[in-house]
Amino acid sequence: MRWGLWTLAARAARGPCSNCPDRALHLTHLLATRGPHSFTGEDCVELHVHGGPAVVSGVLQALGSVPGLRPAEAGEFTRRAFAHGKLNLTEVEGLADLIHAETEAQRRQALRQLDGELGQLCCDWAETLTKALAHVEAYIDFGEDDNLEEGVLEQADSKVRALEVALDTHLRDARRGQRLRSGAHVVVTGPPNAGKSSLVNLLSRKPVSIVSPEPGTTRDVLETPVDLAGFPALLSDTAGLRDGVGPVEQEGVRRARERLEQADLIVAVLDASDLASPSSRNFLDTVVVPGGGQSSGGSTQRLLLVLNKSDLLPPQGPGPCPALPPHLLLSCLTGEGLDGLLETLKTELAAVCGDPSTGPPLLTRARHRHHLQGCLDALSHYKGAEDLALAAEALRVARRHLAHLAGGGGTEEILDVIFRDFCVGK
Ligand SMILES: Nc1nc2c(ncn2[C@@H]2O[C@H](COP(=O)(O)OP(=O)(O)OP(=O)(O)O)[C@@H](O)[C@H]2O)c(=O)[nH]1
Ligand SMILES: [Mg+2]
Repeated sequence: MRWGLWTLAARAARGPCSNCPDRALHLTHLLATRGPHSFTGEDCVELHVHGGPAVVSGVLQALGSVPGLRPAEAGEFTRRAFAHGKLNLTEVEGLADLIHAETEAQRRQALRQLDGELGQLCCDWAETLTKALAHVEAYIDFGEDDNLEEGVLEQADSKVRALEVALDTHLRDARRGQRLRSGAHVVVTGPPNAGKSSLVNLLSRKPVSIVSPEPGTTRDVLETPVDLAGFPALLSDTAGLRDGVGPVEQEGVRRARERLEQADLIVAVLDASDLASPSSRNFLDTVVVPGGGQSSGGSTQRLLLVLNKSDLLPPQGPGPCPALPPHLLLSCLTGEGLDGLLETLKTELAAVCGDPSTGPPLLTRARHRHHLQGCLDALSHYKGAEDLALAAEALRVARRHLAHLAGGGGTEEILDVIFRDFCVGK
């Protein structure tokens, strides 16, 4: 196979051949790397063919006589790199995230994971556990021996305690990393006709929702994925909140409230020229003032108050309005205030998703949380173990959980799920 590849390389380098009348090989560039310094660790030849399916099939036909040659499968190069120990599982996940990154923040986070930061951290933790386990096993084997260093078990205990604190801190990250990977839920709400749909269309730069002067235009929840100031978000437009309307709009209001519960960030929109109306007052009292606190699910929500239609205000501003929380002025009509809004959204979303440029590596997948939690649980068994053999076994279980994040440790099923996301080749 290796010689087959080099023959292929030579042939591709030579250019057109009789089997390839359309001179497709002129469109082929060759990249050859010797193992173990290649991406996969093996001798590699990559052919980069410029052209559509017809050109590619012409090239494949021309090279078809090379024994063992076939097109790479989706994720094959990465799978081979994994098999040769060039990448561990968290790095493979980072590569998959990089391929799918749609925003700058996702790209930076994926690069950090691909650089192996999370894997290295777990490696360090696993090493701590190996030392603690060595202490416990030494005590089991030589506990009676006078030569055994004093306080071995206390040393193991203090290592475990320090590790528990570190794991707990990571697990209390409010799932920022997972939000950064899959997008923060940003829900636009407000009384009818405040300009919610206008704002959603402005932020998503496409006509997602119908805009009309008639209050109660939006009924269903309309969601669209957007890049908001460099962060991934799932932006939801919702029905204007009001009581006492027909059954269809009431269902819309019910859905809007349900969606609000799931929001990571609520963007509350009011008509700046209509702050004294009952619907604005009611919205301020029931959503804005109690908001920015807890959703019923117990997670912390953030709230941003936007006073839209600033173009309708007199030059001196919205006028006296008691208990108006911090807010931004915006005009969806003229675009005035949009830059300030995007800047504030960036700060808010960095708080919701975590800033990928700073701080410790984020946990971007449920799998990461599962193993860190499993490790933490095993450490609590260590502390509660009635005898030393059980304590040592608990440490081994804890270490196995970390190995799933630090090294190979991945099962075929996990790999299959990840590789399904890969494009052909890489
Ligand atoms: N003058 C002015 N009009 C605006 C602005 N933003 C929206 N409008 C108008 O306000 C009306 C309502 O806008 P929508 O975006 O449909 O409001 P909404 O909050 O989605 O309304 P519902 O879906 O009915 O709850 C439309 O006629 C818009 O053109 C603005 O900044 N200035
Ligand atoms: Mg609307």
